[in-house]
Amino acid sequence: MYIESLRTSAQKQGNIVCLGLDPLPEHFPFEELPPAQRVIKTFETLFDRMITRSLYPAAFKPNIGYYHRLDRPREGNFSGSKTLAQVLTMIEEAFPGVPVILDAKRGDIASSSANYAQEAFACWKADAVTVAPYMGSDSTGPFVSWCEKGKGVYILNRTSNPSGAELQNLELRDDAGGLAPLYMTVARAIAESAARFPGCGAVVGATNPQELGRLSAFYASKQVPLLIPGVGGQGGSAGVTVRTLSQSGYPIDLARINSSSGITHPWVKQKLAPPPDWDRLSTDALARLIEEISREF
Ligand SMILES: O=c1ccn([C@@H]2O[C@H](COP(=O)(O)O)[C@@H](O)[C@H]2O)c(=O)[nH]1
Repeated sequence: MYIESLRTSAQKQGNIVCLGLDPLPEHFPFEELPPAQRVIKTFETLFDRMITRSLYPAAFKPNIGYYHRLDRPREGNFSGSKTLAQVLTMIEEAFPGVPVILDAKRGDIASSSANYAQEAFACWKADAVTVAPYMGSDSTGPFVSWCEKGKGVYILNRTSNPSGAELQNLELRDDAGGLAPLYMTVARAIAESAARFPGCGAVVGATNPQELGRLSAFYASKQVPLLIPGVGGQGGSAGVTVRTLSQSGYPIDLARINSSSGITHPWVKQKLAPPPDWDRLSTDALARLIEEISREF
């Protein structure tokens, strides 16, 4: 079951880091290679260095858009899709048993959602996928039912982006006549799905620690996996995130704290080209994140 694979991998690796793999080949080393090969060579080298330095994250999260944008299907070029396939195989071989979350943020009418679920689980063989909640339960249902087959589904709950509050924090009247933000209504729906389908989880950003605290307290006794993006590049703090989870009594081993660009290409934020020791920079950033999280773990 997905929940078990989260527990096992957290225990084995001793951390709850999720390494995001969102390639920007134009900012990657190996510039003599075509973009797709540059991605493969960069991640191959990174994985090698990670193993040499015993840096083992407890999940990986490729975002599908970064790969598909390298395809030129009308020209018969599927190099982005092939790259994603190869990266998934590389993870499986180098880090066996570590869950892979495909960040695809799907969600449609039921019959179309069923096809998108096939895309994530049957085509890409991902362990988990991200899904948007706003078309309702018949839209998330075809994904969530895959939890019975051992897959995981993370439903967007309170996202990390600056505009996330525009809709997600709209106040609704609750059953008791008080006001509560929409993300709490979504949280209740996620908890209901998780009670029937263990492996159904929530995406909650690290950029709003108070809201993360409220949600992790709500989920604390409900066995709802949390995927927490927004540390590093977006300004969230890994240390604050782990402390927030601990203080709310949330079972830490079910959480995954994601960092993508802050690990795989930290030089881009400073508008720099990849330096000659890019692999040391990347693995240092990963080592710091693992350290920061393990200290509080
Ligand atoms: O609320 C959300 C949901 C998903 N994401 C995704 O996570 C990574 C974050 O990348 P960084 O480079 O670490 O900022 C990216 O794939 C987003 O699409 C998110 O950031 N926030």
